[in-house]
Amino acid sequence: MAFKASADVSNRLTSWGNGDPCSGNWTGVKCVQGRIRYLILEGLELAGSMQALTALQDLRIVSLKGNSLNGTLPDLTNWRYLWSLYLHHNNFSGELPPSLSNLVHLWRLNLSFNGFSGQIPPWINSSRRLLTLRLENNQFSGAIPDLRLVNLTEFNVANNRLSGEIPPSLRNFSGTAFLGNPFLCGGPLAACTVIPATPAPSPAVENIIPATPTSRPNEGRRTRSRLGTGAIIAIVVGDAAVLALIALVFLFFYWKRYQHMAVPSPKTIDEKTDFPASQYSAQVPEAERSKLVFVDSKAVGFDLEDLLRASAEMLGKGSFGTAYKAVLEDGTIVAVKRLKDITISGRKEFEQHMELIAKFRHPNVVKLIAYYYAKEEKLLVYDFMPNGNLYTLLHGNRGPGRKPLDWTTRVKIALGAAKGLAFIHRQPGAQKIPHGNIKSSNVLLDKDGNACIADFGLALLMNTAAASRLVGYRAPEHAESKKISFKGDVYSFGVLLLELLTGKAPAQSHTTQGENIDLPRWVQSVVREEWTAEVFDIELMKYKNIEEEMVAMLQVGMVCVSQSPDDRPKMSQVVKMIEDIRADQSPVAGDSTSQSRSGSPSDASH
Ligand SMILES: Nc1ncnc2c1ncn2[C@@H]1O[C@H](COP(=O)(O)OP(=O)(O)OP(=O)(O)O)[C@@H](O)[C@H]1O
Repeated sequence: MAFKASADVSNRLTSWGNGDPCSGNWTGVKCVQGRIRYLILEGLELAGSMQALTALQDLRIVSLKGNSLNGTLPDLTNWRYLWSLYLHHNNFSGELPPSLSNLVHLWRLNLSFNGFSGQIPPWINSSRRLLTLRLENNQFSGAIPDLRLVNLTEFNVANNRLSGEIPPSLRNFSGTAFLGNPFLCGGPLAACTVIPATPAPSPAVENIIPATPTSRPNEGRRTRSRLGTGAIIAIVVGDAAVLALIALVFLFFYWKRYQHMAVPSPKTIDEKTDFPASQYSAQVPEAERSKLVFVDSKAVGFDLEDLLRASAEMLGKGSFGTAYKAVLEDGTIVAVKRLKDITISGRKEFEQHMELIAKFRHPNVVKLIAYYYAKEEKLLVYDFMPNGNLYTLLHGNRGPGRKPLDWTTRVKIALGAAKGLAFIHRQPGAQKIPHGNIKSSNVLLDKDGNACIADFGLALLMNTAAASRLVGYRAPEHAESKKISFKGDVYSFGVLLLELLTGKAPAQSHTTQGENIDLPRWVQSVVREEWTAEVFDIELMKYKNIEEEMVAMLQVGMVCVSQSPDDRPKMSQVVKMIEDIRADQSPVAGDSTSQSRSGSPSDASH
């Protein structure tokens, strides 16, 4: 009420004062458990000081943007739990108060378009979670400190009075982040030139000047030369014609042969579970049958015949063909993927590709054990993941009798999947391959409930029709193509995080189940309009004290689905962010433990 009395010059806060601020009736005030958490007072013509607001001690998000508040920033020590502070487009002035360094949980700080002055303080580094730091259009002067903020993805200090060399930690940001500071140099701007010392107030800074005043935004980005589209089409059409001819000849040959030798597998489970055994043994010439190539030397305990004799169960049909669970006679269980419609047709190319994929060994990546190549049949043999996939865990059987996926398990899955993908992205040089097909049905759980990334390396074999099935996870820049990229993977991973948090499945043209929504857009709209926990999966509401972690995870998901690829973090940063959310990974009140997921039912209590 003190703030209203001093700042509400245009009478926009008339709802304030009627009973309890947490009643839901006070403009811009949202509470959690009876404490004011969110204060969203944007564009309300508020003026004067914000001092009175600093008495509130449980704030998480404060947005006062687009007002006429002025004066220096008050002591913000009480806002130590704050996640986001938006004060842009006001009339604040003066230096940043040291109390800002207490905001160690801060994710986003936007002070742009004010009249702040003085140096950008180096203690901004104490807000080490910062994703956003917007200081543009102020009057900051002096050198930019060496900011060591590993998560920083949105940064702007344009149009200030900054000078000196851009520190190495910030040189990856584009030139537009630094424009309008005539004495700033290095990194994406013009190179610095050291001139002889003059009696300037701060020689270390003043003596370094830009060689030329022009900036070179985005320098350093390279485009790779590729085959022209025409050439690719010509190659594909030519190959397809030859293949079609060969296929016709073989089809005729095998059809005749099939009539004489249908070899039923003694243990094939039923008609629906047509694991390669029957068709496959009929199609593959004797000479080729033994050529199961093992890429995992430890697994060489069976051969193609064993696989054909295995009892089999269809797991599902995906973009690349059908997956089966195969139980060999010695009890070994493997997953077999029978590929169809793939773009690689040559044996050599296929083998090289598989050998490359096989090198990617990590506890959070599903292990390729072996592959089989014949003209008419391509099989991939993987470690079998007994605890299903994330899609089914999240969306399967939402009705009565469903075992809820508790928060600790969700965090564990998010972290495991992030680590697997970060490993894939970390590979050096020629081995660098994006995943290209990150989605919840490709996150599988091993016997200990660890998340493993499946289908790595297969996106490169995918034809355009298959690619179009990934629509809900596809980054906007790849919406119309089957192109894949590392930043595209980060976007898909962000959608997966939003899926984990909301319990909603993103749009997928091949599924008729559930709602077909653009998940990032939906989350954006709810979060913008409500600033509340309404976005989260109803199943998560029963767990106590996890709201902060959920919001922190939401922030990670949101930054991953940034429209611009440059604003998305690297997967290694995403791993770090998720680790920061829950350092100890211990169960929270009401959680079932991760072990009990595969055993006893959840003991989640309300
Ligand atoms: N290694 C594995 N262990 C256990 N189950 C698996 C394994 N690989 C795939 N599956 C299961 O088989 C089913 C089909 O998987 P598949 O990867 O072929 O299709 P998808 O994931 O639905 O789509 P896409 O092919 O586009 O990735 C899924 O239910 C998946 O969980």
